[in-house]
Amino acid sequence: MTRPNGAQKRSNTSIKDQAVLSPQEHHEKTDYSRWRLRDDHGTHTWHYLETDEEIKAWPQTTADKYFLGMETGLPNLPPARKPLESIRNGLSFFSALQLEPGNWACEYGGPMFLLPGLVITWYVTETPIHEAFKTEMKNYLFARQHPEDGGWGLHIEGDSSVFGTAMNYTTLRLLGADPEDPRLIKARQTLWKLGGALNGPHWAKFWLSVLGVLEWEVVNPVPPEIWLLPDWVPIAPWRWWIHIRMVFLPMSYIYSKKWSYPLNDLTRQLRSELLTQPFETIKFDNHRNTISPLDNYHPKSWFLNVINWFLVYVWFPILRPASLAKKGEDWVWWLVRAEDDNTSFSNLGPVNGPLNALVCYIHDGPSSYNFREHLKTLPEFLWVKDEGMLMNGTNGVQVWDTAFLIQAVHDAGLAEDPKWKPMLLKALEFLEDQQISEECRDQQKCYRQQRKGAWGFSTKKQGYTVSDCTSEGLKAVMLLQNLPGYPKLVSERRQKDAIDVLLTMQNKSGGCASYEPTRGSELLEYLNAAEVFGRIMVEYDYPECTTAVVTALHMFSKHFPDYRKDEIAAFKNRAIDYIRRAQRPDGSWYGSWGICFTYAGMFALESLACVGETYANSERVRRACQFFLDRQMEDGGWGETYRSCETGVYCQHPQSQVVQTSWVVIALLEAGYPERGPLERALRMVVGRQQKNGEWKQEAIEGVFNKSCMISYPNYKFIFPIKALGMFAKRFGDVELI
Ligand SMILES: CC(C)=CCC[C@@H](C)[C@H]1CC[C@@]2(C)C3=C(CC[C@]12C)[C@@]1(C)CC[C@H](O)C(C)(C)[C@@H]1CC3
Repeated sequence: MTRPNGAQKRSNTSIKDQAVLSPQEHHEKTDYSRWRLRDDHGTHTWHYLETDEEIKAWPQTTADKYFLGMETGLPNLPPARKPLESIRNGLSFFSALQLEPGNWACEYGGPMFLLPGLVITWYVTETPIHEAFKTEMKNYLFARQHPEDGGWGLHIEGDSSVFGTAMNYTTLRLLGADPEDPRLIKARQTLWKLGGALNGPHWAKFWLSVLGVLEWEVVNPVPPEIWLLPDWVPIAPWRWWIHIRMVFLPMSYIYSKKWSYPLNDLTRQLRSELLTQPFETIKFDNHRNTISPLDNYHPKSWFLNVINWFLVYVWFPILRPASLAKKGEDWVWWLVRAEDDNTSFSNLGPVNGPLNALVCYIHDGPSSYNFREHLKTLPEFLWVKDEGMLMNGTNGVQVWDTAFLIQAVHDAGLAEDPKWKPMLLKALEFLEDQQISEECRDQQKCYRQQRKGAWGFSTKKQGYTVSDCTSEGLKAVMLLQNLPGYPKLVSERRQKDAIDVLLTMQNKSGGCASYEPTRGSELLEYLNAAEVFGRIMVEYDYPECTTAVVTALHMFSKHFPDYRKDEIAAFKNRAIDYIRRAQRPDGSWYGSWGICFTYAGMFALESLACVGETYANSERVRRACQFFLDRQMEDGGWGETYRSCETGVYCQHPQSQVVQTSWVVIALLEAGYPERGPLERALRMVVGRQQKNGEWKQEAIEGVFNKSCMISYPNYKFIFPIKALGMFAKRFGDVELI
């Protein structure tokens, strides 16, 4: 697996100069004992150490080794028979993964369309890539190539698609893979069978046009002038879901400029590798709407097709005044800069990060301050694991996983145990450090939600409030700070600031969305141009987010009964009503951020429990429990595949899953389900899967977004079994399970 020390040389040459490497190179691995994760106030970056002095000065930690899939040396523990023994073993392993600032981290992979955007951005801006990064990125892409057909899907478990295959093939080539490598030949064959890059979705066509491999005529329009629409217009972009508007913002600038990288030998070759007919014979505007059925999860509406037709054949060539184009571009540029400033160049996510970087490059040039700052923050999305280097779905999971771990240990009744107190104290210090303390620059002008007092999903630096991240962060803080022996690090005022933010987040329906309350009609889905995702245009109500907010308000009002009392009570009532309405006739709830019914059911039943609605007194809760009981598997576990998210119908996984089983156990315990039997059988399976050193191994992917794309939450396999076992022991005692 490793190369001799020092054999990996640093390279500062542009990736352009190394387009073709020898076939042997493809099997290279870096020396894994040289990788280190730095965590600076939650900001993660991976480093490859060059010299022996560096290695001595910066030893590899247990967490580094675990992330890299190396032997951690953590000891075998006495076998667990009872819930609390299993929790202790789990915590003894998981506590060794806590990082210096107090947070947990992990790979946050799954989506297979992120790394291509970054590598294309680096390539077209002629940014040198560290040799070790290149090697491991190639390794990851090869490791995730589907063995049967050589392609890639939208996400790691998804079937091969044009988006996945064209983008990752291109990425491998930009990173120096040889087109005659048998794995690339196989990928090409699959891509051609699927119709080649012309059958890709909008975002594939966009990136390949930036790279200069396709012509801009193949890209459906993204006019910057849409940002000039007055706010009252029902389709104005400030109403869109924030991820879509922050992606279409920089995209519109680049589209308007029709900026492309000049053709070179490699991109010329890519034209023949990615296309099924000679480039010169293609009439690109005829292919704006061609798309393989495998990519077409959400077909474009006829309405959008008409608008696109008008934009392509009338607006852009005939009507568009140059002054309006300029005004649109200028305003978009202003908004891009505001986003960069408000996130210290971290940006909202892994798609708009590279796009904003490219906008700064185009607008300000390669040596500009803005572009250079982007180059510093882009690596914060990267992660190294045993399979190689990937791009995470966010710049980390810091606040989210840390808040959940605190709650799990608390719910297991172990927060005052001297053994775990130092760990929890550090976790609390981390959350204190990560609470957002100021509003954005030009908050109104850039349509940002109130955020002072909030927590985000990853870091304070990224700076976006999320309804449930603020809630889970606040709950974790309140749980610890109200125990004897924990300092009050987050003051009363700051807890109230968090509540003030939460109180801005409710929709008219009573439910809560993710980053902002819903600002536009669901009809905006008729303008969904991305093809590969569903439900992306506006915010929706989510049982998960709503529950987090309700339970945070509930806990807060126990400690501060007078603060905004009536508003909190009204908020709670309306939210619980929404949860009740969102239940399906079969007793389940559809989950949008975890797979799928098992995830949402856990939250919804927690909501109902917090207003005293349980198995004993509610037909609704009994129906929800029955839904789960009907699906318990032979071995006592539950298992649901990601197809549930795509189809909206519960899809049975052939294997039970530790994480989903824990979710259901938590759900049934929240519901006050009276019988011990099904819970015991479930937890027996969970404890049976625990390894001798206390860890649980990775199973199927846990998370989802936009209905079609899955994403990994590797720490869930620690957090949720601990919580489920702890809640069970509290209720039924620390009984022998095995
Ligand atoms: C289509 C685009 C722009 C893709 C980039 C990926 C992002 C959209 C995804 C990656 C991680 C992601 C699923 C996330 C969320 C939203 C969408 C994200 C950011 C949120 C914050 C929504 C609310 C959820 O309850 C929860 C907090 C779990 C997630 C966390 C990750």
